[in-house]
Amino acid sequence: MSLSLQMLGTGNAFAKNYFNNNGLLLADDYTLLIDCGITAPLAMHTIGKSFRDVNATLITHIHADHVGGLEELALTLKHVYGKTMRLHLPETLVEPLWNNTLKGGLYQKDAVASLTDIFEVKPMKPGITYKLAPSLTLEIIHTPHIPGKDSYSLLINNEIFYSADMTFQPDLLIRLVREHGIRMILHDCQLGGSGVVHTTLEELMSLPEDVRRIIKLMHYSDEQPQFVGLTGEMEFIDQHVIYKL
Ligand SMILES: Nc1ccn([C@@H]2O[C@@H]3COP(=O)(O)O[C@H]3[C@H]2O)c(=O)n1
Ligand SMILES: [Zn+2]
Ligand SMILES: [Zn+2]
Repeated sequence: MSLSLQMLGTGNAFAKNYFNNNGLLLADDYTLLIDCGITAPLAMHTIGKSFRDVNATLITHIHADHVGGLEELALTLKHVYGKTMRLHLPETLVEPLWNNTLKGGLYQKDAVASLTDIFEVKPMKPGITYKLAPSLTLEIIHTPHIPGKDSYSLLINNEIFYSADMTFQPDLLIRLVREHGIRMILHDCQLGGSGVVHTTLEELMSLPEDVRRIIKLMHYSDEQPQFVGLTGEMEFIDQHVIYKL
């Protein structure tokens, strides 16, 4: 079994030197796109891949750096390739993703009136393990981000935690490592300021050493080069590099 991750981008919502924090999870010959932000179509083009190469897409929450590329993805697949993308997403996001984000661009009278008319929708509930492919299972965990906006982190194969955008949750992280045996944490990382809607580097640095040791940092600002070497045991992941997980 082979599991790898290639981030399309590792930048935060306002980064200009990095694409949006979206990733390709490669489980043997199966490819899952984790989030599809505004920059995802260009990032895919940059690494020489097409949305046709993706078996399914998963959405963590509704911010443009995570869903802004879905209109282009859906329209390209439908009108250029005659295909439909399988879309895994928390059930609470199905209605707002259509009504608040995608309807404006994708609605077509008598043809496309809901998310299910343009995607193969697979709603998910927290606490249930979903088998997406022979060597890939996924569970969603509701994690805090913006008040009133649902956001969900991921448990991959019951051994890797992939954070959505989230505020600092030390108890969850410590429990995942010490009780659940998680062996890797991919975490969003705000390099400066206070962690109002994201987790800051300073907060992650305050975690115990056994937790820090397995953390990889993503979703960072353009200031990232100034912080290389200043993150303790935690390493930044770079966009487009394929990491064996
Ligand atoms: N209350 C909020 C809401 C949003 N934001 C910024 O907007 C960005 C949206 O994408 P993100 O990646 O979640 O990061 C958010 C904050 O930078 C913020 O800083 N404070
Ligand atoms: Zn984001
Ligand atoms: Zn967000």
